[in-house]
Amino acid sequence: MEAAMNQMSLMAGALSSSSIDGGASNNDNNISNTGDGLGVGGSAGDGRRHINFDISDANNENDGTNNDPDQVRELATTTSTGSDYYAKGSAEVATESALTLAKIQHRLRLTKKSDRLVIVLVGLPGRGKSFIARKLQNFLTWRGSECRVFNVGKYRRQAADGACGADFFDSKNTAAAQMRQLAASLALQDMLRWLDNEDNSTNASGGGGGGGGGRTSGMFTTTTNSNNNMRMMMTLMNNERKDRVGIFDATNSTRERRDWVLRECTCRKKRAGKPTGVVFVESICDDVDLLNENFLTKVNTSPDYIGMDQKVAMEDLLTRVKKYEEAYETIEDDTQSYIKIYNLSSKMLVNHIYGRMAKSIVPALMAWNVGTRPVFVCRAGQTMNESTRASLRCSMSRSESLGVQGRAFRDALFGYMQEECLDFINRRQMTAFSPDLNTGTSISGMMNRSVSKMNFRKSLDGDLGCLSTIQSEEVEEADEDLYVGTDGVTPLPFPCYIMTSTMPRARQTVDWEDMPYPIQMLSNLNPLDKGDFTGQELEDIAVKHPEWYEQLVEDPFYTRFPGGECYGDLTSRLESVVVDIEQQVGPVLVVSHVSVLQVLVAYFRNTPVENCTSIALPLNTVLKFTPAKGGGWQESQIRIQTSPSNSHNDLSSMDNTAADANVPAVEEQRTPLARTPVGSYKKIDVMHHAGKGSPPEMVSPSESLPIWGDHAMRDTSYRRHTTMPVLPLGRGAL
Ligand SMILES: Nc1ncnc2c1ncn2[C@@H]1O[C@H](COP(=O)(O)OP(=O)(O)O)[C@@H](O)[C@H]1O
Ligand SMILES: O=P(O)(O)OC[C@H]1O[C@@](CO)(OP(=O)(O)O)[C@@H](O)[C@@H]1O
Repeated sequence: MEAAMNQMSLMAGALSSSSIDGGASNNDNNISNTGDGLGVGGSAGDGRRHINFDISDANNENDGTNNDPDQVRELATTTSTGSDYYAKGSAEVATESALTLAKIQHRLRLTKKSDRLVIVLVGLPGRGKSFIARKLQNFLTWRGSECRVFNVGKYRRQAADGACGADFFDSKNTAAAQMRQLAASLALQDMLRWLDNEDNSTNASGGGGGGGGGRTSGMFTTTTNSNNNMRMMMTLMNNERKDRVGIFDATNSTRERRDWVLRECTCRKKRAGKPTGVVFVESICDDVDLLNENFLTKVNTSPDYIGMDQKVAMEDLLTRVKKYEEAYETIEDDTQSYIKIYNLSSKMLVNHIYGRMAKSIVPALMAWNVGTRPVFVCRAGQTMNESTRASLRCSMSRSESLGVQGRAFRDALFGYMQEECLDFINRRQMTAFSPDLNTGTSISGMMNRSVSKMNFRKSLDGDLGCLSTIQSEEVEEADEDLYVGTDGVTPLPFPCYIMTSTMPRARQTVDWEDMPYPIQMLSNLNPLDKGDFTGQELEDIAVKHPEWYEQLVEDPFYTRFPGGECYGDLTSRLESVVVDIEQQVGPVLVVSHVSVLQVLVAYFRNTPVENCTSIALPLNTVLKFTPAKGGGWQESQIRIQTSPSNSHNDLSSMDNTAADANVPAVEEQRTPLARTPVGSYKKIDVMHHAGKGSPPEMVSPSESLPIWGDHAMRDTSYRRHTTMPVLPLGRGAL
């Protein structure tokens, strides 16, 4: 430290002496007494640029310095001497020294592409390890890996024949320690066997979390026709191609244990030809309130405490945690790849993390939170109805605007969203200020404008006077902005993070006039790019390009449209959207199109994305996903009855045909709906779905044929059957 200080003062000395004897003419400080103020010198022969200081300037007081802030600012922004370096860096071709080469080699070793990855969770009990494991499994399965969680606790309960008391977790209890090691060892063996594809069971034996990546799971197994058999084979082949990620869920709380896991996974001798990457993810939490809440959750949900009195169970868990704390060693070996997550990702430390971990998993880990905000997704409103389109004999254009039905849906959607979002905010506000801190999480949320600050204060000082005010100020201030429109002035009736594609019909579906919502228009949310086949009907493609069509039927997920995309490509571009949705702590609305929503819904349903082409998405329906405690999502579907006559729409008196004829290249008829169209919607058929896997019946396809496409007019929940036997779909399926 002292040496560094000395060095700094030496440098300062050198600098000041150079400015004092700045009169000396050298190539770095060419000082000229030109009388026209500080100016930029010309280019020196050596390529460097020089500044000419005018030492006659009064501000300089003849000491070569300049105290005029305006001049300094102007110079700083206009002179190019040295500033090119900061703007662009050196233009010289980069060179590699032996040192940088060695560093890169090290990085390469850790980036090496291996088809197998092991993520080892680390942390004391109640730190969210299993929560993180489940989120990881869902995310990685969705984005195309086979992923399975191996929870050592399950093996331990098998080995110990049931639940174990706190003493079992004492590191000095040698018999128990042996049993714990046995459980870990069995789980690890199973994980490695599964990673090496030597385990053909569909569930992780004994300890695995099962998972969306089941090898023969999904709709394809139940069908009998040859197309479907072919597709089943394609699915199996695709699964064979997939990389595998095993998640080892235990406390892994000592260095010895972690080193053992690392050795077992990477031992060159034992695992020759099976390269496996290992990354540790340690969850650290010292927020006492949060921990209390987590422990309560554990006591209420862990199989170890079933049927036990809550108080007794809590005491046992706290003693168990203490035993673990006595032996706990945080990760310190910087030669290993690891990520440390502190207090709900409020801080993260990332060490030797490259490749897909850096690209996908780190952003996802940063985004996940335990907030309870709902996510709403729906298709853009209708442009023109099918009979109109048929009579006009025109195909769908991407730039079409909303028709009468679409505008009615837009208005109805506003009413629905307002009710939902305000209801959410009201409930969260009550939780944030509830005296029972155990009922929710301590994550900051938004305040509801509809309940005034004064009422809050009153409730805090009055009935709920004993409350901790930890959140009050933070909650209010952090989210104030969410209630103000993009113009910075107009108050918004409810807070919502809105994302749409760049298609006019999607943007117009949330075009609630006079309500300047900050809307994220993202091309990532645009429909599947059908390349050369854009605008063509599936029947026509089948006739004109039978070979390509057959391939599509066989492998709907990976067959790429000529010059366009396949669903696999679409999934890649939706990864950042998923992360963006996950990181929100307030309500989110996504307005997009069938193909995109199929992929997104697969994520929320925790089903393999390859099967998403069979997900039906009816028009005028909102799919609402609410976070479940364990990290998954509960689904409900709300069909919204729209009524054009309710929509304050100046076109509402026109008949559908006339209004819907307002198609491509015609600008949308703007409708003055400034007045909140509350009540202009009616919920019908609200379907709830709590588990994972199969969706609510309403949109569950009655057969296992895929549904492709984004045809705006086609309501895919009511597919019509064509008389053409080779076609899985009717007209308009694309
Ligand atoms: N990053 C985190 N830090 C702290 N707590 C978390 C985190 N993520 C989730 N939680 C919460 O921790 C609680 C306990 O989660 P669990 O996964 O059972 O813990 P563990 O497996 O570490 O014993 C859950 O209620 C969850 O909401
Ligand atoms: O083998 P270690 O690293 O102790 O970790 C596994 C243990 O993790 C524990 C720690 O409490 O948690 P959990 O069941 O919640 O996943 C025990 O069930 C389990 O025996």
